[in-house]
Formats: sequence, C-alpha cells, structure tokens
Amino acid sequence: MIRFEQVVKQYAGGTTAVDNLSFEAPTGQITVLVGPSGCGKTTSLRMINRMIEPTSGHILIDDEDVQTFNAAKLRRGIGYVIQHAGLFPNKRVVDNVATVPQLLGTPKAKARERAREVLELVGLPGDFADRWPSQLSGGQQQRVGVARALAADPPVMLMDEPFSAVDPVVREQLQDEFLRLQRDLGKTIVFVTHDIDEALKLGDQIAVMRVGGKLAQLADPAYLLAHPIDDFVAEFVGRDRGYRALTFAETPPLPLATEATVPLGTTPEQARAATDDEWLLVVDKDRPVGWIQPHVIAAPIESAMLHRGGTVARASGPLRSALDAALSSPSRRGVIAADDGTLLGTVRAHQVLQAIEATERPEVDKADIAPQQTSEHVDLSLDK
Ligand SMILES: Nc1ncnc2c1ncn2[C@@H]1O[C@H](COP(=O)(O)OP(=O)(O)OP(=O)(O)O)[C@@H](O)[C@H]1O
Repeated sequence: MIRFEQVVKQYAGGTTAVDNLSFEAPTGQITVLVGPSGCGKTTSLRMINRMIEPTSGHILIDDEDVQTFNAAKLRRGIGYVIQHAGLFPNKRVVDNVATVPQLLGTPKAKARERAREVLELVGLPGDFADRWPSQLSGGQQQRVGVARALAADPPVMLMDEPFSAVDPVVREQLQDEFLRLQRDLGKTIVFVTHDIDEALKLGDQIAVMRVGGKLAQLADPAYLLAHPIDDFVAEFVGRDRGYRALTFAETPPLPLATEATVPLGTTPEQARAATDDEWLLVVDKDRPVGWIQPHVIAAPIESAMLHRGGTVARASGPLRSALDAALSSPSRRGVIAADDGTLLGTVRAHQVLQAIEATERPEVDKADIAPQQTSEHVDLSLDK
C-alpha cells in the first residue's frame, strides 16, 4: 500500500503544486490521479519514487517512509512508465527492457531472456525484441515502455499518461491489454491521466485533484459518477455522468422479445416470408451477425450485405451496453446475447430506460469523501 500523509510540494518560485495531500493507494489495485492540467498529478507521482522531494509530509510504501530508502535503489524497485515511452533510441528493444534487471544485478543473458518473456506478455513477440525503437509504431513503443517497467517484476508501478500520445483506437487497445495484464499481475499502480474516461475505465479508485494540488474527491468510479462531491468534480466527470455511470450498473433481467431470424444464404423470397418488418436479423450458428432489409435485397444473404450497425450486448454485461445496443440498432431493437454469443432476444430503448429507472445508485458513504473534509483539517485552520 502507498500512503500519502499531508504531503506538500512547493517549488522554488512559490508555486504550491501539491497541497496537504493525504490518501492511500491500496495494494494490488489501480489508483488513478486525475484532474486538469497543472493540478499536481505528475509532481505527486514523482514524489513516490523520489524523483521529486516533498517540502513536507510523508509518503509510505508498506508502512516504510520512502525517505528511509536510497533514492536510486528505490527508483529501480518501482516500475515507471511515461508518455512517449522514453525509450533509449540507441538501444535495441530487448536491451531497453533488460536495462533495469541488469542494473539490479541480473546477468546480461538472463536479463535479455526475461526481457523477451515480458515483451511477449505485452504483445510484442519474436523479432520485435531485436528492432530499434524507431522501427516501432507509437503504440508499440508504449508497450515496450510497459514491458520495461515490468521487467524487474516490481510490486509498485507508476504510470504518467502512458497511453496519451497514441490515437484513440490504439489507446483503447492498450488500455484493454493493460487491464488484462493487471488482472494476472495484481501490481500496486498509481496512474496519472487528465482523461476522465481513461480514469473511469482503469481505476479501482479515482483521486480527482484540483488546481493548487488539493484532493477534491477519492472514490471508486461508480460512486464518483453517482455522487460527485461538489460542482468542480461534477463538471470534471461530465454532464453525461448519468450515462457513464451505466457502465458500472449490471443489467437486470430485461423483457426480451423473440426476434425472427434467418441464416446466411437465405433467399430474398424466404427472407420476405420470415417477417413483415422492415428489418430482419441474420444469424450464423445462432449468433447474431447483422441486419438486412428483406424488401431491398435481390440475392441470397451473404456477409457483405449485412448492416452491422448496432452493437450486440451481453445479458450479463453493463446496462450501458444494453442501451447502446438499442440506440444503435437500425431496427431500433437492441440485440442481447448470452455469454457464448448466441442470441437471447431483442429489447427496445424505452424498456432499457425503464430498467435504468429501477436501478439503485450507490449509497453515500462518508468514508469515501476526501480527507480534506475531515475534522482534522478544520482543526488545523482553527489553530491559526
Ligand atoms: N520544476 C518546477 N518548477 C516550478 N514549478 C513547477 C515545476 N514543475 C511543475 N511546476 C508547477 O507545479 C504545478 C503542478 O505541475 P504538475 O506537472 O505536477 O501538474 P500536472 O497535473 O501533472 O499537469 P499536466 O497534466 O499539465 O502535466 C504547475 O503549476 C506547474 O507549473
């Protein structure tokens, strides 16, 4: 566990970058620091591995003050990933990744062997290891950055906007892979981003910071969306936070309608006989694959003719997926599937909205509210 205790950082020149910050980043979980530019996220992160020293206060890792460690040793024992990966351009990928294990005393051959293993873990197998960083895409470079941080198998990882420099599609892939990896590795991670969507997706808990380096609210994503503590947090998590919150709400049993379906290869006559509706759902071995308009087609149904608009939601997934499926479907009927992908039925948006109306929001729990709100803080101000 990483614990911030009333940490303050004032830079020479007088800027208070971090102001009386207290929070805990639990072991094995992802804590995201999020907030607008200049709110002190990077400064907070870098104080953990002592790239920056606090003006006052303490940071503890597993109850040991980081001040008691040798700074260089501490840094080697903590994985650190930054935007643009920060790879050594004159070292091959494998040697970039092997750097920290070697610094920690692992013989070169063994460190390289380990580097190849970790590169495979982050989706860069085989000959990627022997390339130069400049021969990789931005997304691949970020993966090398993650591999390099993981190579020495540190229990703690610090990640500063690691996925911000790549395009949105690659970013989503990197986030998904990172979450998959973390499920297996269970590192204690502090992750900095200015992107609330990224914070909500990755964070087990989210610390929202405001300019001036103060903690505005610390909570898990669902709670943050349902109960922003003030206007600043509400504004920051977005006007569409009600919609975003559906990502964290389980789908209750929905009133599914039986949908007429036809398999690929169905002739136009057969398709027209199957329904009176404008849209007809096509399946492949009981799995929904797309919609066609039976009165428009002139040849047997093949894959290329399908309207793929409309996502398929899993009955066991979040309510947001069910609503997205209904809203994005060309027939306005959202397709709901079982976990194995087979069709269960369809649902309309108003039915999903009724289900949303019936869901409960997380209870307000005072313990989740930012430490600045505690009486301790009030006492301090009264002392003056
Ligand atoms: N070395 C420094 N000397 C003086 N002021 C600094 C220094 N580094 C950062 N600051 C100031 O401290 C404040 C916090 O900066 P920090 O980089 O921690 O914020 P951030 O939330 O990470 O911002 P961003 O999202 O823009 O990277 C800012 O006002 C910044 O200008």
